[in-house]
Amino acid sequence: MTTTTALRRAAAGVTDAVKVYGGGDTAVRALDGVTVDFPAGRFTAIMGPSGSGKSTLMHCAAGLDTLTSGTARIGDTDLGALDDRRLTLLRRDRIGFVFQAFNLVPTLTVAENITLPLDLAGRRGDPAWTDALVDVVGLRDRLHHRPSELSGGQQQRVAVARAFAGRPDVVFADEPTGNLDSRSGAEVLGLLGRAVREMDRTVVMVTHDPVAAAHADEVLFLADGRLVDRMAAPTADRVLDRMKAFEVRS
Ligand SMILES: Nc1ncnc2c1ncn2[C@@H]1O[C@H](COP(=O)(O)OP(=O)(O)OP(=O)(O)O)[C@@H](O)[C@H]1O
Repeated sequence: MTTTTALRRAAAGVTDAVKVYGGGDTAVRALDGVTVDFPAGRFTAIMGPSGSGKSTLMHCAAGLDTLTSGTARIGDTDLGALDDRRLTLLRRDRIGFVFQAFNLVPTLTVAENITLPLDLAGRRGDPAWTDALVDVVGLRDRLHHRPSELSGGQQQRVAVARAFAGRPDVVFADEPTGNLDSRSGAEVLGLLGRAVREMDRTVVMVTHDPVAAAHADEVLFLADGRLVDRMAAPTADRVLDRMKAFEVRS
């Protein structure tokens, strides 16, 4: 599995990534020289103790925040070389996002929420693809409902369909199951996994939850802003054991 991963094109990645918040005595080195590729067609989870830099890594890799030094790439595009406008367009056209809060537009229907990124971009998209997504996330009979008429799990499934609607290079998910009960969470994680394995998508997910991380192909472990370990074919038990080792150390 390591060999196939190594041969895969990187959908995104960072090299020598350093992120310092603030300055002087209060400066925080949230990323301290991280180099990592997120292979295309793979599901990667990022784990680590609280404050280890997971969200910072995701935000910098996704162009939501800028590195202090080092480079962040989506495909072959160096994010540091883009002005604000191009960065906004890149985020819109080449990246999908799923957040802990579902972030749906309450006045729009499920169908309209799913195609919103395409509509904002003035793209028609691929109707067959969007149609297939609706079935994958199991929302065919809810297309004309508003988010307030859906359960949390259903709302997050809409957010997942929206994230993949434009066939982005990579979908970044930040604690996507944080607001869900374990059953709805498992459904959403199952969908992310299916999108990767059956639809050749790429997912990078930040999570605290070993059960969630076990849905990934590989787990990266951060500590103190550094990449300290990685685990292929993870199971929840192995991830939990690895996380316990951090607690013992600190
Ligand atoms: N905007 C900011 N200003 C100052 N410090 C920040 C800022 N954002 C994050 N930090 C600091 O950077 C470090 C890494 O934060 P980050 O949120 O990336 O960690 P995390 O691993 O995602 O944490 P958690 O699991 O608690 O969400 C922490 O020490 C945090 O306090």
